[in-house]
Amino acid sequence: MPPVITLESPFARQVFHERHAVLFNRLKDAHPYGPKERAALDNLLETSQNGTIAEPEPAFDREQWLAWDQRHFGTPWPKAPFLWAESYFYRLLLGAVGYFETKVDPFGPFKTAELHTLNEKEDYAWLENPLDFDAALMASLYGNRADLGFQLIAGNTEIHNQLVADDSAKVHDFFRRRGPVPVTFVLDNAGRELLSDLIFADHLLTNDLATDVTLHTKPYPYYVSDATMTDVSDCMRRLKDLPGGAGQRLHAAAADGRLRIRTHPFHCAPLSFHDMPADLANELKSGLTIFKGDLNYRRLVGDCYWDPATPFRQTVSYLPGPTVALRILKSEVLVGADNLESAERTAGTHAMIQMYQP
Ligand SMILES: O=P(O)(O)OC[C@H]1O[C@](O)(CO)[C@@H](O)[C@@H]1O
Repeated sequence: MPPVITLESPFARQVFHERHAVLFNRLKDAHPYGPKERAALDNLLETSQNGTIAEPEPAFDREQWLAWDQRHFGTPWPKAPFLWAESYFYRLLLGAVGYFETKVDPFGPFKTAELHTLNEKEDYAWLENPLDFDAALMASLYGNRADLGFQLIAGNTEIHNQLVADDSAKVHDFFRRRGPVPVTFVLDNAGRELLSDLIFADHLLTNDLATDVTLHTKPYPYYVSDATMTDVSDCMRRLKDLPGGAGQRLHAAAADGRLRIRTHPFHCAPLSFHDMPADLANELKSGLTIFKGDLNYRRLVGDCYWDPATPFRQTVSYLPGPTVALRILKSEVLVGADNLESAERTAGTHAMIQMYQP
């Protein structure tokens, strides 16, 4: 593996020093946190910028995190791998606000606001006519722009995303030749992104390209807007308000077992999918698995300074079955594409569709 991206990278440093500070102010505005939670958040912000990585507090997942340690506990935060550190940061954030006792999603108000500010008639008029395969695939890809964590810095600026790798024809061809097959989505963000993933899932089911669809969520709130099971329920309800009938069809698919929702503790692990346990790998080996978003991409190929010319298949050949990555670039890792400057890799202005078939 090439050198791992660490918190010494200027981009990762900006995430820890600027984005996290903005996020914590929003959390404090959105919730009636008392002195204990506020002090814990302040302490986490300060320590994660300059301090030493401490073991997690006694909690249901302490043993799990000790197993995922990889000898980072007791070392300085600024030297830690970006992926490991950012994942542990979000786990500590949940502890700081008492999530494991209250089960109140700290990011819930942002997710709810997003779902309720979208306008079903204006924003989703494109659903009034049936979608073709490419439109449904692209909706799922570009849904990844709608990431609340990313918007903390990028704002809501209109961005034109340029495809730097485009295996969409291969994906379409796979379905034409092999469909209908079981399809698994390893989801990324709730809200608009999840709505467009559900629209793609509905397209696959109604056009006999998928026998069934399984949605893998995060087991708990993570990376600001990552989808949990609760978010899937909320989005499924919201989808029923949108034109086109996907919400009603997916509800029926859930009722007859063609749409399933699953989670796995490893979806919150600070490690790449190279280390995924056998039971999860087993779930991803039949049909086609679609990994959504930037974080899943970092975990898929390894959060390293790859030579961008490295073929995608070389980085994911450990995977048990056909796989597609749909990603808006929001971090530095890049394979299977022409080189891009660091700023271009992190601005959310470029996108990729990559496919691997063993
Ligand atoms: O929601 P996505 O597409 O996974 O993007 C999350 C990305 O945002 C960041 O947290 C900050 O850019 C990245 O580290 C992470 O990969």
